[in-house]
Amino acid sequence: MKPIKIALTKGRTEQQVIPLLEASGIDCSGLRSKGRRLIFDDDPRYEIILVKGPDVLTYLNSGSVQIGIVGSDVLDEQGNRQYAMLNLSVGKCRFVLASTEDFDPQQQRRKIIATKYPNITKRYFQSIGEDVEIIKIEGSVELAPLIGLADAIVDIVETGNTLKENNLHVYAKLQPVNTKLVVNRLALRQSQVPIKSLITSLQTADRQIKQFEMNGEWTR
Ligand SMILES: Nc1ncnc2c1ncn2[C@@H]1O[C@H](COP(=O)(O)OP(=O)(O)OP(=O)(O)O)[C@@H](O)[C@H]1O
Ligand SMILES: O=P(O)(O)OC[C@H]1O[C@H](OP(=O)(O)OP(=O)(O)O)[C@H](O)[C@@H]1O
Repeated sequence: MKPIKIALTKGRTEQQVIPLLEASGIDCSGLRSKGRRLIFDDDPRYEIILVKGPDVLTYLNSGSVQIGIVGSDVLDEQGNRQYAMLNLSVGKCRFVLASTEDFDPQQQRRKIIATKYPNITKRYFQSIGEDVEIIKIEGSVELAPLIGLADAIVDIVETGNTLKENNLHVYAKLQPVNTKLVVNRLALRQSQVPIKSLITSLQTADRQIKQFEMNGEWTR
């Protein structure tokens, strides 16, 4: 049988998902010592490719991979056309509106908001009936209100350390973020048994890891 192809978001998601894949019985030895390699087939049932988050859906939509593992931030930003089959308990964080202490959320002047996520930002401000100017930047978003590029930012917060260390404050909490497993619809029809079996074992591993984090012990 041909291996199931999985596009895994490299970076944080990859690091958080490897223990889950391993707990599901998938050999990740190559991923653990990957160097500059991008394709991993240590487990003959799967071919795992490492891609940037926004590219996961490009591979998935084209049918070149059957499964994607990606943050809900990326799916929400791009407009998810796939079924999100499984919510994983990793990659948990939240979108917030943040700025400096002197920011006035009621200011009369049209606000300038910097973000890596213009669509999510646009939808948020539309939902509260406010028209803002959005500037898309690629990273170190916290700099924007400090350097005078924007009045505020919409960005992801996990521990809050980045905001704290840059003297920024949260003015509104937006939607939560977590890692999701998404499946190409056609692939699900064509390879239902192996895909469902992968989902079931990942779901079990995810529950066990969550339980372990909550109780400090494994439940089997
Ligand atoms: N601070 C964070 N804590 C937890 N999860 C995060 C955090 N920042 C991002 N994420 C999640 O991890 C995914 C990958 O983030 P990562 O920072 O590795 O890549 P990125 O945002 O594309 O940055 P880069 O351009 O540096 O690769 C994001 O899509 C999001 O779902
Ligand atoms: O609340 P914290 O735990 O501090 O995490 C939040 C930070 O993590 C992400 O940035 P990332 O590390 O991906 O860097 P980037 O600026 O290149 O996007 C996010 O954009 C915040 O800057």
